Amino acid sequence: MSLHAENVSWTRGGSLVVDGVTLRPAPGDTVGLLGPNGSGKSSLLRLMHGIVKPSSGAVLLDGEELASVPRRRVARTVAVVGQHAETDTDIRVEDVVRLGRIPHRGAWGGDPSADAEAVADALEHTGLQEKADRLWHTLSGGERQRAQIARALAQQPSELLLDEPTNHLDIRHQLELLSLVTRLPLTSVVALHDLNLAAMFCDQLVVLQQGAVVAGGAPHEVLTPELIAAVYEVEAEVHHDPGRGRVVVSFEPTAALTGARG
Ligand SMILES: Nc1ncnc2c1ncn2[C@@H]1O[C@H](COP(=O)(O)OP(=O)(O)OP(=O)(O)O)[C@@H](O)[C@H]1O
Repeated sequence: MSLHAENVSWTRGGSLVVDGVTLRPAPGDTVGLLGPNGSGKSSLLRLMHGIVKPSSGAVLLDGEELASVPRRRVARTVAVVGQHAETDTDIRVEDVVRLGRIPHRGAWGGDPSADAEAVADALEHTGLQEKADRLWHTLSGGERQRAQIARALAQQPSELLLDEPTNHLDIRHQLELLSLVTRLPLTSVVALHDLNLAAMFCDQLVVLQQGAVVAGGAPHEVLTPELIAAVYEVEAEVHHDPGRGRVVVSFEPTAALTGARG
């Protein structure tokens, strides 16, 4: 299975939100989508899920234009974890996770044992077994986020799109969640703000600025002080940690950012 964006652009309110982006994740890779607020990460993920249609270019699922693929097939193949894990109805965690099985139901219902197994596996992978009976409104922000990940896993997709999946999680759960995503036999595209998490867990990085790709490649190729200064307008030091085989980024608040007078 493959989910590719081919020279995709998306215009909204007269401005180019996504500008000619090509993204072809290799099967099994975790691709980090970086870029400052408003650079188009969520919009690109929405295009890749087919929630919005490109103004030009195409998103291809196994070479077929996404818009012409039946939604049920898209839903069996592509799972999404959005930024805002909210639901109005107060349902149990296990029922939230079971929603991931809907695309697998045929006209005569699903396979109850396959459904039960997928739900149990998803709860276990996300460490939510003990909370399976809890009501949604009683969950913390991080637990809700993990429940959304569990729902996506229960879907048993081959492609996973995640929009800042760690934004409500404490550091342990951030590390656990991204380790899980990278371990799964899935192709994942994950929008992230934390450059060190991106360096730690992603095989490839793509950096967006004003909707366009300004850098792409392995983390050590992409995360340079020059790129970080150009895109995020901050000073950063980038150290190569040969022991861990990755780069580590550190920041200093500069006078220009803090408003301090020299
Ligand atoms: N439906 C829409 N209508 C008009 N403008 C939009 C729409 N969706 C997104 N935009 C604009 O497109 C730009 C990119 O937004 P997007 O949410 O994709 O960025 P992002 O990189 O995910 O940002 P963040 O890091 O803050 O989540 C923003 O300026 C946003 O206001």
